[in-house]
This record gives sequence, structure tokens and C-alpha cells, in this order.
Amino acid sequence: MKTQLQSEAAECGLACLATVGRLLGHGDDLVSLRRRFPPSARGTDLSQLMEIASAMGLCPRPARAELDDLGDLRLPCILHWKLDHFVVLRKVRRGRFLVADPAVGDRVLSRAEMSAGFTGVALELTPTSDFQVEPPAPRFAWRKLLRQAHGLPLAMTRIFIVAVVLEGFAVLAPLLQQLVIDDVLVSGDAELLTVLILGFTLMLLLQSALGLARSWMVIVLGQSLSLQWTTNVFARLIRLPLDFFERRHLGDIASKFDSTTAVQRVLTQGAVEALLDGLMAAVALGLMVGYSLPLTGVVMAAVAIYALLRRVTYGAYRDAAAERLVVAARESGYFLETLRAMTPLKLFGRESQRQGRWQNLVVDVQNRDLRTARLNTGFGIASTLIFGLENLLVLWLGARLILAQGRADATPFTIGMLFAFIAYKTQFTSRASALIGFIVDWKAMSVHTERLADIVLAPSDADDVPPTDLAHLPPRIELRRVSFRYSESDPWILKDVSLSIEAGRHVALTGASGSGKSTLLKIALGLLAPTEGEVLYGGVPIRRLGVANVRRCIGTVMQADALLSGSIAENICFFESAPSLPDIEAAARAARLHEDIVRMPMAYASLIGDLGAGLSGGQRQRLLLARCLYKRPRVIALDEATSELDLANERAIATALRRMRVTRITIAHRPETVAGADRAIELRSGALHERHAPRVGLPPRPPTLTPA
Ligand SMILES: Nc1ncnc2c1ncn2[C@@H]1O[C@H](COP(=O)(O)OP(=O)(O)OP(=O)(O)O)[C@@H](O)[C@H]1O
Repeated sequence: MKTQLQSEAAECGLACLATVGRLLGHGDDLVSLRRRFPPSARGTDLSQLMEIASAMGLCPRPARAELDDLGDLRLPCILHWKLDHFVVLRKVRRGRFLVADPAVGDRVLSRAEMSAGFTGVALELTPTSDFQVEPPAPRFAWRKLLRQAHGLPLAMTRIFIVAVVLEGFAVLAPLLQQLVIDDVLVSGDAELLTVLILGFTLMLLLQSALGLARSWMVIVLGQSLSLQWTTNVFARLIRLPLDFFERRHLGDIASKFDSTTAVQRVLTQGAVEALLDGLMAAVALGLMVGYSLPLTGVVMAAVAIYALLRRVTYGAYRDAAAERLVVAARESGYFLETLRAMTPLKLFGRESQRQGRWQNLVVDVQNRDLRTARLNTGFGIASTLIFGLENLLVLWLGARLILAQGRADATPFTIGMLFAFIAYKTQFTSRASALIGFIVDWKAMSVHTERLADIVLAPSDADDVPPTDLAHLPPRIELRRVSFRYSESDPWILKDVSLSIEAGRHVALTGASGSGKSTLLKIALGLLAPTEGEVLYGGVPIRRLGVANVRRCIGTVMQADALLSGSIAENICFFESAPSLPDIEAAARAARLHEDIVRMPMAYASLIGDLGAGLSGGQRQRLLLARCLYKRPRVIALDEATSELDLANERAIATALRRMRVTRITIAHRPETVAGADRAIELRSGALHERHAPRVGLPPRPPTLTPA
């Protein structure tokens, strides 16, 4: 597929460049371009697009154009669309415009639609001598998925053997017809008829039992593979870096994940059935040739026309399926977001507007379904016509062969043979068309594998350092000459920042909103990798120690932290398998939450929703704090973790934390919180400025959970 559909909310520009590259024969698709030029979460503007185009070996030329001039531009070119989007103009013909929209796929637009969307800015792209048809990016290997499936060869072999026996019965059935018509009816042998019918009844029973066994085995295999594969993909997904999730819509990630099931179905059940279909088609074809060559020729011609028809319609089917996946993902993401944003929607009275936009998205999905249904209808009628004509032709030719039996040069052909031929022909055409269907599904599987590749090929943030206890290292955090920006096209948030937070000290980080405090904290926690410089824990780079090992030593409450649905106790111990109830209570006391909890009817067993429903803002923050303390961390990192608390509670918590003598880094705006720290550092224009000198503190002590 040449048109590259965007996966991330803000990568329409990159997707357009990938589409133009593909149309001009560039080997890179969006997956590999995304890896080479990670887009900013905020999108890409024209000048950044031009930079990337130049790096791809395309000479960019921005142009102002009227609708009438579009046909004179060098196509394909990129058009600025509705002020916040880019599309690719592929062709202009007789006043209609073929546009590749990375959000929805190919669209043929009228002049009026073009005039409503096109802002007048176009980007022409001409390949230079540097433009190379590069080797395709590493593709998602379905073979790897197959290899990961335990017990697959044995289960497939069993299913195959049972199925082959079943197919044997299917081959014998038409022979019964031939025997009954040619021998029994002609000779009037009633006894032979009884024997034949009894024999075939037995066969039918056996066939039913084996059919049942085969279906059951296919179901069991499907279930087991689906579990293995989805588990593998989920394990991969959950280890992807944070920015993977921040850049994508929820619905898109969920839909990509669902592609695993589609791939699994084609690779296992589909593959076994295709193998059998191929085998049966070959056997039936051999038998048909034995009965009559001219009749077989007619059937083969019909199957060939059918195959050609599928080949011709394949592109349209594939595009409709690919686009449907994208628009359906958008619709489900929008739906989920609506549920999450119920409070502001009601407060701002935006229910109707939201409903209207959701309806538009549903219509988008329905339009794709309609396209597929239209194709299916046309295709169904065409194939009925092809095979109907073939049937009539076989009947006509077969009957003529029977009628010619009296002649000396006639090839022997009986009524029973015609019946048997028709039965084998029916088997052959149905198996051959199923096989062609499988080949189409196999090719169309790339729609799913491409989507799955976004998860499977994305670099994971899991390091291969084994779990290690870092108790021997002093809990000291150091940022050494760290610079950071979210992408090459984003401004620097931190520039050459060095900071050492000594063990047992408390550093308060202040700064204007948007100055980069949370970003700095995320870098210190290994959630974001510094663009330059490094982060050390206890004097050792955290990548060497293993980010997971370091995070085990650090308790955190982040700005947009989440609770999960479950009980309060479960949330405090973060669903630990063998939680310590006294520790849960100690953590809740230290976070000044215990009294609130015991006042609840079900105390620690009280259930809360995933968004912390059932708790006040301050209780939510204290619960997050209790969760952080339950870990018995050696370092505590708090990002405005007490902003919703009253002063009395905040003071009590600050005292409790001070007594623990853990290393602390606190982002806060309140003067009281900042004043309690050993050092206050302000982040301004990407650099750190000391606000008050370090206080002489006590030497660090091992962390304790002393209730306040
Ligand atoms: N994923 C992202 N991609 C691009 N820019 C981002 C991203 N996340 C944050 N930013 C930008 O980085 C800058 C620093 O953000 P950050 O959240 O670190 O600020 P902050 O100092 O913690 O702000 P606040 O006090 O309001 O929480 C802001 O300008 C923000 O818009």
C-alpha cells in the first residue's frame, strides 16, 4: 500500500513524506522513517518537513498555489490542509483530485471539497541524486511469532492427519452416487444397494465423529496460540517507553494489539485449512481429468477467471480494510476519551458537540464498511455468474457426451459419471476458491502485521540487567551535563544541567510552570532518556545499574499519577501478591490517611475506581503518597504531590518524611514546602539556579516508616 496511514496523533507530516517517498520508489515506510526522524508530539511544521525531505534525498520547494494551478505542480506533492494537517496530492484529473490523506486513506475530492481544505500552501518534492531506493525496513516477522508458539507442530500435525482422513471420505462420497446410478439402477440389484447404503452410513458416522474431533482440536489450538501470542505482544507492549503511549491514542494502541488475533487466525487455522484445500483441490482435479478432459478445461477456465477477479479487486479490498482499522481505532479512542472526560463535558455543556463528532467518526467507519459491502456484493454477483455459467456449460457438454454414446468414436461417459464429475467439480471449485481466498487473506495480513509492527518493532525500554539489590550504593542521584529536548524539532528544555542530590538530603525544585521540572524528574527516574549527558545513582550510570533496579529504590508520586481499580489496601501495596498489612497501615499513617480510611465503612477493603473515584483530591494524593512509602524507598521523588492538601496535613507529612531521612527531590510551588528543603533550586531557561544554600543536615540513616 503506497498511502501511509498515520499512527501517532501528530505524525501526519511524516506520513505524507513516507507516502511521497513510497510513490517515488523509496524503500522506507513510515515505521522506519519514524525511527529515523522521531516526530515531535506537537506535530511537524513545513520547515521541519523540508528538513526531513532533504535528509531523504528529496529537494523540497514550497509554493503558493491556487486550485487551478495544482495540476501544474510536480506530483505527488504535499498540501497544507485545514491549517492543522498535511495531505498528499497524487493526481488531478478532469476537475477531481486524488488525495492521500494519512488520517483516512485515499480520497477522490471535488473542487468544492478541495477548496474547503486546501490552505494554498504546497510542497513540491523532487528526487535528487541522493534519493535512494533503500532496502525495506526490517519487517515484522510472522515466522518469529510462529516459532514462539509452543506445541504448534504437534497440534498442527494431529489436525492435519484427522483432516486428511476426513477428506478421504469426501473423495469417496461421489463414487457412491456413480455406483448407485450406473450399477444398481441399471442391474436392479437391491441387495447391492442395501450393502452400499449400510457401508456409507458407517462411513458417515465415522466422518461426523472425526469432523467433531477436528473442530475441537482447531478450537483448542486457536485458544492456546491466541493466549501465547497475545501474552507475548502484551509483554512487549507493557515494556515500551513512556513516550510511545504519550504519542498515541488509546484506541489506536488497542486496535493494533487486536491485530494479533487476526494474524494468528490466518497463520494457524487458515494455514491448515489452506493446506487441506490445496490437497483436496489437487485430488479432485486429478479425478476430474480422469472423467473428462474437456469438462475439466471448462472448470479450470472458470476458476482462473475467478482468481483474476480477486486479483483485480484485491487492492480496493485491502485499502478499505486498512482504512477501516484506522478510523475504527479513532472512533473507539474518541469514545474512551469521552467517558474519561464526562465531568468537563457536562460542566462546559459540550455533550451535543461531542456526540456530533462521535457520530461523524461512526459514519467514517460505516463508509468503509459500505465500501467493503459494495465490493462484496459486486464480487458475489460476479462469482455466482462465473460459476453458474460454468455449471450450465458442464451440464450441456456432459449431456452431449452421454447422448453421443452410440457413436463409434465416442469416449465412454455414463450418467453416473456425469453426477460424480459434478460432485468432484463442486468440491474442486469450492476448495480452489477457498484457497484463493486464503492467498488474499495472507496478502492482506500485511495490513495487520504493519500495525502490529508499531508495537513489536518499537524499541523497548527494558534493559537486560538482571534484578540486583542496590542497597550497597548510597542513595545519591546525579545528573551530569544533561541536556534534553522532546524531539529534534522541539526546543531544548534542559541545557547542560548538572545536579547532585546527596544521600539523605532534600532538594526542592521550583520554577515557572512549563520550565521543565517534571521533565527533569522523569529524566532522573529513567522515564525519559537524556538527549545528552547521563544520570547516575550512587555514582554509577543508571543504564549500567538497570533502570528497573534503580526504580525499585525510588518511591514516586508523579503529577498525573494513576490509581487502579481495586481496594485501598491493594492500591497502597500496588497489588503486591503477598502484601504486609502492618506495612500498609504504617504507610497510610505516614501519609496521614489512616484516620480517613478507618472512617470508611469497609476501611482498607473499600473499593475505588481507576480514576480514584470515591476519594477527595487530597485523599487521592495521600493514597498515592502511602503507595510511594509502602515501597520503603531510599529516595523519594514527589511532583506536586501535596498540592491539594491543607497546610496542617502537608506539614505533618513533611515532618514524617523528614524523620525517614531518605533522599528527597520535591517539585513544589508552595513557599512552605520549599522552605523545608535543604536546598531550593530554581529551573529557569533550561538551567538550574540555587535559591538558598544547602542546610547542614544530619548524616543519612536507613529509611524507616515512622508514623507521624
Ligand atoms: N511529550 C512532550 N512533547 C513535547 N513537549 C513537551 C512534552 N511534555 C512536555 N512538553 C513541554 O516541555 C516543557 C516542560 O514541561 P514540564 O511538564 O516538564 O514543565 P513543568 O515545569 O513541570 O510545568 P508545571 O509546573 O506546569 O507542571 C513545557 O513547555 C511542555 O509544554
